[in-house]
Amino acid sequence: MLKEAITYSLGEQASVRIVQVTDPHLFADPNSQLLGVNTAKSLESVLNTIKAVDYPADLMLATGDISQDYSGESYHNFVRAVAPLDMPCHYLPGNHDDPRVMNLHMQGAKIFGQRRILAGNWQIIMLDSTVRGKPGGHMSDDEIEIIKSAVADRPERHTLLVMHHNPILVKCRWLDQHCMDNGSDFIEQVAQIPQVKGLLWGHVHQELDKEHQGQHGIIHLMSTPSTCIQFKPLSSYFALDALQPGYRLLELKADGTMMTNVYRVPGDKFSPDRNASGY
Ligand SMILES: Nc1ncnc2c1ncn2[C@@H]1O[C@@H]2COP(=O)(O)O[C@H]2[C@H]1O
Ligand SMILES: [Fe+2]
Repeated sequence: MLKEAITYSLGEQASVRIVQVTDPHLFADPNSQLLGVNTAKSLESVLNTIKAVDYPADLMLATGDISQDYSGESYHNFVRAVAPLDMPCHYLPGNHDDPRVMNLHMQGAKIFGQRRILAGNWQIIMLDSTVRGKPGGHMSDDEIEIIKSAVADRPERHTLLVMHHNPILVKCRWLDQHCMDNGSDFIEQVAQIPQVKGLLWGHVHQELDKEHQGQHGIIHLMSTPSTCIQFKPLSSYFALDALQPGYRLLELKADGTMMTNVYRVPGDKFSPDRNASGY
């Protein structure tokens, strides 16, 4: 049950610095657009912004919907796009990814699909919340087992759980029908594990930062803007936001606390089709 882990020897007192990018929705053809946004260009802008701020990140997390067309070439495009950052990149699947195609084509010296990352005083667990053929998600018993056995293996480490689907509702009715369908159950279960300090996901194409009072302390609940189109918060019906593509930086501290912020590309270069009614 326990899968191999990738280990970063940063020292027990070191912070773990992470860049999260999510939902790039790339195509085989780099000229393709999703609702008026060239997704290859918007990912490139996000990565250029990350490069420019020179954050001393130890690793990158790519939290699903890497592809929009299920093509092998879309994954090659992602691997090529992140290569200039020269940073290890760990990925997990979203509802728009075909895990078989993804694992076959997400290949590179610094590209990793392993489920466990050991870094500093932390363990990061990459979960699969996808349900074959459905936009919505579910956290299966197998995934919960992976969490439990990984924590039992390294009980001294603080733990960050990473996934694609949102375990809490974002109050966009059209989007909440595609949430993790057992999200509140999942949060209740992981809140019983004292090591778990944060849950991080993508899928909702908008920022969210909340705190859940667990029985062992605060658990940070975090979602992150897509590197392409943004969904309008609190909208009952499908609606896009004019906010620019973004990403998240996290600093996981040795004492189990964390600092995190969402950033966006500067300017107003990316304007999606505001009349779009879905995709
Ligand atoms: N108008 C819509 N109503 C409901 N769901 C939609 C609509 N448009 C797109 N979707 C789905 O909702 C998903 C939310 O984000 P995804 O990028 O996973 O992909 C989206 C589509 O699968
Ligand atoms: Fe998604």
